[in-house]
Amino acid sequence: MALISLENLGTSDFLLLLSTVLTIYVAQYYYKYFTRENPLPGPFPFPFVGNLPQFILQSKGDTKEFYGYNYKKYGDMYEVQMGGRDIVLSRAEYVEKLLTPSTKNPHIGRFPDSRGLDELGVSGKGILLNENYKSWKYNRQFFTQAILSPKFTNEAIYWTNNLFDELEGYWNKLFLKEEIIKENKNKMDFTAWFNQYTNDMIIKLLTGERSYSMAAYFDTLSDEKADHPPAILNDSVKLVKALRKHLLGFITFVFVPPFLRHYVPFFKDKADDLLQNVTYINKRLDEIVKKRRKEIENTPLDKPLPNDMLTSVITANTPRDVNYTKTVGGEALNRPMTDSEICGIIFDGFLGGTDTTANSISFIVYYLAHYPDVKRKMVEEIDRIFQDDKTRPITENDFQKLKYCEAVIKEVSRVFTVVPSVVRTTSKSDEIAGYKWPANTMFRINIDAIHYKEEYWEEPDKFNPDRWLVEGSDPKKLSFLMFGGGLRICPGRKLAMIELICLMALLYRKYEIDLVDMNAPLNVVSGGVTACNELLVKIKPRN
Ligand code: HEM
Repeated sequence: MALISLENLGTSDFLLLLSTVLTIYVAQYYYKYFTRENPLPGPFPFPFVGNLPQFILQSKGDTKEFYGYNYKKYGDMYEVQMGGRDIVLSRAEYVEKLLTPSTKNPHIGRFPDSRGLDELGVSGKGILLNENYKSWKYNRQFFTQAILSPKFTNEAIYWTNNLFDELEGYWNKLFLKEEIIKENKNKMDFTAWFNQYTNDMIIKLLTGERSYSMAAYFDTLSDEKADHPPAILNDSVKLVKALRKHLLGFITFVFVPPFLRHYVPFFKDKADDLLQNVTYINKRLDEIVKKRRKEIENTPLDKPLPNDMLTSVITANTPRDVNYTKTVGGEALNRPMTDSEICGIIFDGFLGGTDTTANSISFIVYYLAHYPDVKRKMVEEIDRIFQDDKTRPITENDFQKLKYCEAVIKEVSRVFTVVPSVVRTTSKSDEIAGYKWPANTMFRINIDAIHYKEEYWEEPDKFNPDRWLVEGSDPKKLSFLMFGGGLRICPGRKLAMIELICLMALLYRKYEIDLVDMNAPLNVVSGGVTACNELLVKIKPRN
């Protein structure tokens, strides 16, 4: 009956019905908004799209800009509507409960609604977006154990050196010949090179497989081609592009409502493309895992195995693992990982470990160029350690001694952090920042703002690496969040520091690096990470 009467509706009846439905929806939307629990200041939201209009029109779709602008306007605690209610906290004291590094902390989830991530096939897998506590804990222990082992540290230092040699080979051909320098053509996009470098690095360290994105990038710039078959280069480029697409796009499955993803062409095409993309990545990873399993099975027990993460996690809790009984706590966790679990953590290692490191080194180079005194001090430290030797590989001992380099990294990360905010969702009702919140409330920890608070930092606007070297002046608890905090703190932080410190020494002991345009601001775009679009530098050997 109801269907028959709907069919008989004329245009004006239909419009009337539609406007009634819309009016009811809008009335209900604003009723809910004005009667919400703990109303906080924030930009005025619109039905269906929340604060998306302000995000796109005012802040040009840039998260650093958006949350920074609203912080200046609304202060330490405000709310925005981005796919749901998003409570933004900009004080260390406010985030203490969310970042307690205790297994008793119940608020370790990131997003309140994981249906989109289920659809994308990534929820309950890996580490980064895993909302299932038991599975996250299991995966994270294997990841941490592999990445923190001494043999992994050696491997990381070895490959930082080795891939830098390869990089220099390309630079020698493209930028460092005498005539090129004389003609002032020794200019390059530093960020582009280090995006390729960190890709090749992380793929090697995590899987043991070589990837050739630096070589492929060299081929795009040079008539002379790199010494690798095109099929191998294409394979590398395809995987790296797919990972990047996933990193930039997964958020579509968090913030874009299912209706738009399923039925509205623009969003549907994007969602379908991302689904195909994730299927491709999983298939490639599965091939890599299965191949390594076979290789391990065919290696006699008394023969050593490679030191990459994949080998460690395949053998963990198996008779090949010397620490068998000590490895993972708790009976349910004391079993080897399945192929699908392994793919999940390797996938997240790729995502977490490439852009973050590549952007950090770009920001470091930018700040060093703008602060010549800091650069001089850093170069003095490097020269003290390496004397005149500009080619010997960097060792772990050197890495431990480069304290000023470490201070520079921390200071750059304080003033221009790569991850501008992290999120947590409450799993049960709790008091946070002085208010009682229901379960499933999402909080955004505004790292950008916390890193500039006068109460935590002396002269916060001053770029001053020395602040990190004053004895007994550790930053106030939770005021420095370069790697996030609490149970979900970045598990790749040691690797990140190894890579960054070694790269600074490798670069500055041998080369002079200047910005092409000293007046240009950092060219960045901010989503989940603040990424450098381009950093043009001039490079030449030091006198
Ligand atoms: C300078 C480099 C890096 C920076 C600034 C960085 C920063 C971060 C931040 C802020 C988080 C979120 C932590 C939180 O929610 O509290 C994170 C998580 C993560 N990072 Fe990193 N990271 C870097 C390098 C790496 C590397 C090299 C790897 C891996 C090889 C890695 C793997 C991960 C993973 C797997 C997570 C998810 C942890 C979880 O959800 O439990 N990161 N990182």
